[in-house]
Amino acid sequence: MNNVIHNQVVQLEIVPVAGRIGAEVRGIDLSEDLFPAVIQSIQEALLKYKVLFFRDQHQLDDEGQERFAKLLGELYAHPTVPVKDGTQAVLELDSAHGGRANAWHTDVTFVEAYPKASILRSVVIPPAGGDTVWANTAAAYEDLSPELKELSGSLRAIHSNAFDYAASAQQEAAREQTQRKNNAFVSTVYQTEHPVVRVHPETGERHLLLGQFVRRISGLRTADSDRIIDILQEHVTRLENTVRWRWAVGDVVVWDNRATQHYAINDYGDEHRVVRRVTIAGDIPIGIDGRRSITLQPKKEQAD
Ligand SMILES: O=C(O)CCC(=O)C(=O)O
Ligand SMILES: [Fe+2]
Repeated sequence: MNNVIHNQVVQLEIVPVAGRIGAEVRGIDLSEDLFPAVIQSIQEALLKYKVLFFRDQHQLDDEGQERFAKLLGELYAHPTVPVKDGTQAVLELDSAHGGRANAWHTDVTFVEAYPKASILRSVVIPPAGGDTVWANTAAAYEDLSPELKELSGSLRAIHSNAFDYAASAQQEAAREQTQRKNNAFVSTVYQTEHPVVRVHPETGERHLLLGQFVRRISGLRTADSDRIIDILQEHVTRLENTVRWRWAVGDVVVWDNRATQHYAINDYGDEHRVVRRVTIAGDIPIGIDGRRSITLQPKKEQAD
């Protein structure tokens, strides 16, 4: 009677990829109508492993990716970068147009309720290189000494999409492309204050919430702020806390954006690489002290 559901559930094979983060999910076609029990298994695995890898999802197109994403939550279109034509919420990252996310970050942390999950699909992958690395930000927090746990738990940080791209060490051509892309990226400037330690709303785990969009620690002078960010961020990116994925075309990766940072390795020169991302709406972070994140910019009355 319940054979089909039963089969879908038992065929889900979950194989850890690294010791502290990441698992490959086998025996599933994400373009199919997935039963609620299967979605639930995926969600549970996502909370446990924080990044899930699915190989050979060649049947999935943009629409299929959005359909699968909606099974995990509400679609969240990027606040400033236009969506890919003909889609509701697909963000395309094309290496030929500056789409190289080679800085450690959590997606869209410059807004208050940043996405809870991201779903990335590979479309063009270079013959070598272009791997992506994810880091477990709960393991990073747990590795801290009691003193650093206490300090980080008391701090808040300002995140923004406004960024001095001219200061980044890029070659001229790449810089021009990046500049064009970033004019769109900062068309509205966002600034949000988040706790440096976020309590995960589903697991209760504590996570360091930092990454590329952090501008400074609230209340500290720049030099002190920079050093403290460096110390904490170094714990996030320790190799022990990471998993690295060698992409093949048709791979789909889902990550818990409340529990991870990621970095797309830019080691493939002029080879072409295209990936497409859909993000799922998240909620407002809460710190250990119960304080929520707050939007500093745009001001509420300007927001509409
Ligand atoms: O290109 C990648 O592998 C990751 C890009 C990225 O940062 C993202 O999709 O959020
Ligand atoms: Fe990203």
